[in-house]
Amino acid sequence: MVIAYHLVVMVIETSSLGRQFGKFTAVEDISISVGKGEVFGFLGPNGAGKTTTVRMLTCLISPTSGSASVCGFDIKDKKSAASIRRKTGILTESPGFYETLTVRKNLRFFADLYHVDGKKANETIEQYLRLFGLYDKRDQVVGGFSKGMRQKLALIRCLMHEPEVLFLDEPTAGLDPESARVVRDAILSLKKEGRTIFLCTHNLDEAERLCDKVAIINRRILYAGSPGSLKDSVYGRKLVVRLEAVSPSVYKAVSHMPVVEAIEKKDDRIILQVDDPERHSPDIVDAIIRAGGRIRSVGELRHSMEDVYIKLIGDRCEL
Ligand SMILES: Nc1ncnc2c1ncn2[C@@H]1O[C@H](COP(=O)(O)OP(=O)(O)OP(=O)(O)O)[C@@H](O)[C@H]1O
Repeated sequence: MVIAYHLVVMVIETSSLGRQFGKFTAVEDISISVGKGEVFGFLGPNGAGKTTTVRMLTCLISPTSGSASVCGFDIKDKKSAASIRRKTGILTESPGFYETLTVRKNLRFFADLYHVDGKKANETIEQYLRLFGLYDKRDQVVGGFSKGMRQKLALIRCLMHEPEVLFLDEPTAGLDPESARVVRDAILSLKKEGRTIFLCTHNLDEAERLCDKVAIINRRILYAGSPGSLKDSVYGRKLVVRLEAVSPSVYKAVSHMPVVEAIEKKDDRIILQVDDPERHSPDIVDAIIRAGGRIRSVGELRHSMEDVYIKLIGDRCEL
């Protein structure tokens, strides 16, 4: 017998990471792990501690508690900082450019800062200008660029030294839908190249579309896991059965079933909480028919990421 093991190499690992500013605790007890090639969504309201966490992971500030490693380097070890910077690229919220220089000259300037060899720099610049749809603008000065074009340029800038890990802070904020899509597609292309992406975002739809895993933070981690299991863990899974009419006998028949954890009646629908809808729905349908119910449709109740996020953040604020 051949047993196949799928080993995921962890690129970012943190254990009870925290940061105080004086007496103020910005983040505490952050324990997460991000595998190679994953897109990891870091979600949280304003002031939740996302940027503080990214700044610790990129060695811009040191933690006041806990530990973390990036690409195998300990962020607290002063000798690691240069290696971590070489292996990571960071897109900040307000990247600056030389307004009177062309796209190519700006990018060459940043490539030089990373000591990227001239020929390699030109190849990388061309590759990413094409990927982001900016190749035709390569000899234009940045001064006249729109916000969307600047954001794409900023992403290219942090790719100049071909980092293994990218920390992206709100990469699509303020972009029109078309530009946001180009940036999102580019993020997926970078993932396909095997790069690991740590994505801070407020855009829940974006997180759901792009991320393999998400963590919701509000000073502490409120949830970490896949976007799909996040919804299940907050709301449980729910089956919606629409009938011609919900009679007392149908209601009674399903409410007595051991697999039904909770039941709710809304007009011509019954909403049932069950741990495994795929497995239990045939028995539930049988029970309804035996009780004389006439079914119009059966489906699973879907919550949006936004519902889940608001509920999680709201519940924790009330504590
Ligand atoms: N250097 C600092 N000194 C004091 N407090 C700070 C410092 N940096 C951040 N903070 C505080 O730490 C908390 C977390 O800030 P942080 O910037 O990490 O949040 P964020 O989740 O990135 O927010 P946003 O989504 O608005 O960018 C905030 O209350 C902020 O005011």
